This record gives sequence, structure tokens and C-alpha cells, in this order.
Amino acid sequence: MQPARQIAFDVIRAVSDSDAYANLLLPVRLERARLSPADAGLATELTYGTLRMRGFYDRVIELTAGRPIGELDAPVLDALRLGTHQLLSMRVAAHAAVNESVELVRQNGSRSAAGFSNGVLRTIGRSSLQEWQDAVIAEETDADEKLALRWSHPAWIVRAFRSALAAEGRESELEELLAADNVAPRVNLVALTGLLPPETLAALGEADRFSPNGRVWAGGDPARVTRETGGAVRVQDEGSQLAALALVAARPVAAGEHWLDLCAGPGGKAALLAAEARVAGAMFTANELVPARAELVRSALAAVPGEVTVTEFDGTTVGENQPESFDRIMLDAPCTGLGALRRRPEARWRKTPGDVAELGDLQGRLFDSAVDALKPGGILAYVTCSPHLGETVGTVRGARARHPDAVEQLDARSAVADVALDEVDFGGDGLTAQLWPHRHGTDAMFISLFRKR
Ligand SMILES: C[S@@+](CC[C@H](N)C(=O)[O-])C[C@H]1O[C@@H](n2cnc3c(N)ncnc32)[C@H](O)[C@@H]1O
Repeated sequence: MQPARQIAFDVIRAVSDSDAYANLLLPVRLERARLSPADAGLATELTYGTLRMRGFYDRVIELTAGRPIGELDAPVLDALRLGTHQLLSMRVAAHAAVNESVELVRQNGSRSAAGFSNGVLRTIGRSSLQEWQDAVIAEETDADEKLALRWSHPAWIVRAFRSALAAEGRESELEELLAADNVAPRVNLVALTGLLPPETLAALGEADRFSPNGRVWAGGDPARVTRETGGAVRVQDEGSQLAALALVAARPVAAGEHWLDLCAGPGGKAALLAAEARVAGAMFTANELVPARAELVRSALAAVPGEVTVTEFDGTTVGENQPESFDRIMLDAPCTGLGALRRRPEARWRKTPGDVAELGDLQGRLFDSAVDALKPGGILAYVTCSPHLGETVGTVRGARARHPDAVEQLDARSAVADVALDEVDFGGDGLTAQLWPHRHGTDAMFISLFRKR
């Protein structure tokens, strides 16, 4: 068995069986196996592609096998998914895709399952991707269900994306957005402000499209760049960079300001904010409820010289325990992460509409607490990596209704445009900014800004 296929199969199995996260488990397996860069790339494509396209492949397998996927043993189904991905979406020779997948079934299932899988995969390989797409959607009448099958997203997410795009008059872009979710995101680097001399920065590669701190990754191992720069350069989506920079740019920084990142784990935005705070002469505190994630924040902040406090309390209590204490608060709220589906291939199959309601309640309580913790005149950034209206403008609308006098909404769209290098429309509903994978090449970050009166 080719090691790349074995690793992909093992990770896919762990995702199915024990709720593993592919983006955490795969790098560990690749490191342990010491694969060549080419084989590591192959294992990544096999794993991520299979997990992303699972919904579509399951339908193809059902049509071919003539029975619901629920009737198949889990290891057999995973091997069939992996084989289907190779047959329909990769340039793998059909005999290799079929033989190696059948071998996986043989190792993990019965002899009869191997024969059955051989037949199923050979049939799948006889039609093209386009033919399968046509066959799969032919049975559906509902437009969103068709899109859900064609682009391998749960239908409720398709509907949520449709509503979010429609809110800014971009409903016609729905298919582009769904397609963008199925493509590996390009890797972006952030250079933490004020830590590296300009010549080192220039040597890192081209400037990014939007973020003044961003660099286009020139290839190679990004972890090596992080090591060699003592953590001053690291991987970060441009949307996250813009969210942190918009909070800083919302108004000029006065020396001695105190900033708080209320939900900081794993620390991407906190590192950039801490570096900005150091340059501006502000004090910075990061908070994260989950201890293991607070540790990640501490290690992310190690690159920034000086004292940064990392606390581990429940953010919903900050208003009561530290009222009127902070000049700026970043509330990068716990959310469904529907804006980052490109990065977390299995996430779309794990989230439910119930998560939106549950998180919406928490987001509202964190927002209220942050408002209480702001000094008069202080600025709050409410940010999510989800474009779901229930977590974006819905949460904002609720918060504004609860604080009609206490907070004034600022123009986050202009704040993002002010920091961005390239002039494009940053979407949103007027005062808020909504970035999109298909339009901006970023995660679908939502950014809103408020000032306490
Ligand atoms: C969207 S993530 C933050 C991402 C982070 N800003 C970054 O850029 O790396 C939200 C974080 O909030 C944390 N969290 C969840 N509930 C919380 C609470 N009640 N108080 C504080 N943090 C919480 C989660 O553990 C998670 O690490």
C-alpha cells in the first residue's frame, strides 16, 4: 500500500470513528512517516478532497451500489469514498485507484466486501465527474438541494450562504462561493508588526493583496519560516489580519491604552494585536477560557517581546469583574466557522443548525459583557469566521437593541478599506464588513466595530 493512501485512509477513518480533526491529525501522521513533499501533498489531497466531497461521493456510491450508505460497514464506505475521489477528482490511473481501495477494504473488511467494492468502483470509474454530477442532481427538484449535492455541502449551509449573499445583493455568486470552499486555500503569512527589519521582510516574498502585514508564501515549509524568525512570521489568513488591524485603525491609539482579546485561542489575532500594542505603547491582555488553548495563546505570544498577560476566565464575566477597564476589546467570538470550511474539510458535516442558535446566545452574552468592560469611548470589534446571518448581523442587531444608548456602531467597512492595500468592496450590510473566499481569497470573516458612548 502506498504510504500516502494508507495515511489518508487512517485519517479519514479517525474522522469518521473518533471525531478527529483532519487538519490536526494529518500533519502529525505526515511528520511521523517522513514522507517526501510530493507524497505529503498527495496524502493531503487524498484526505482533504475525500472529506470535503463526502456528501457528493456518498450519493454516487448509493446510486452505484443500489443501497443506502448507512447499510455499508464504515471502513468499507471510507475506502469507497477514497477510491471515488481518486477516480473522479484526481488524475490517478483508474486501475491504481480501484486496486488500492479494494486492498484497503480487504484489510479492513470481508472478502465479499472486497468483491463488492471492486464492482462499485469499476462502475464509478466508467463515467466522468460531469456525468456523475448530472446523474446525482437529476433526482432533485429543489434548487438548493441540487447545489448541495453538486458542491458537496449540507443543504442548510447552502441556504445560509444564499441568505448571507442575498443580504448584500450577491445571491448570484452562491455557486462561486460553494466552489471556493472545495479548493485548498492559498497559504498566507503574517509578519508581526515591528519585529523584523524591512530587508528581512522583503526577502520573505511578495506583499499580500490586502493586509499590509501579509506576505505571499513563496513555498517550502512555512513552519521553518516561523522557526527561523522566532515566531515573527507565521501562517495567518488575510481576513484575520484585517480584522485585528481594523480594531487598531478604528481610531488613533493613545499611549497607555489597555487592550483585551477576550476569546483569544489559539492566538493568531492576539499575536498581531500584541505586536501592534507594543509599537503603539498600549498594554495588551489575552484571555481564553479553555486552558489548552490558552497555552497555545502563550506560545503564539512568545514572539512578541515584553510582558503580555494571558488569563483563563469565562469571557461572559469580564463586564462584571472588570467594568470600564479596556480601551479596545477584540471579541472574535466562538462561532460555527462556516466561513473557514476550506481549511477544515470535515467541518461542514459536523455542524448543525442547532449550533447556530446555541452559539448565538453565547455571542450575545459575550458582547454584552464586553460592552460593560469597555471604558467610555472604548472600541469593540465583534468578529466571526462565519457569514451565517444568525451569527453576524443577527447578533449585532440583537446587541444594538439591548444597548440602544450604550454603543454606537462604527463603519467597519471603511476601517477595513483604510487598512487594506487593495481597494475592493468589503461587502457587508453598510456598516459591517463581510469578506468572502470567492471574492477576496480570504476566509468569510465578518467584522463589525462599536464605540461605547
Ligand atoms: C473563534 S476562536 C478565536 C480565534 C482567535 N481570535 C485567533 O485569531 O486565533 C474563539 C475562542 O473562544 C474561546 N471561548 C469559547 N467560549 C468562551 C468564553 N465563554 N470565554 C472566553 N473564551 C471562550 C474558544 O475556546 C475559542 O478558542
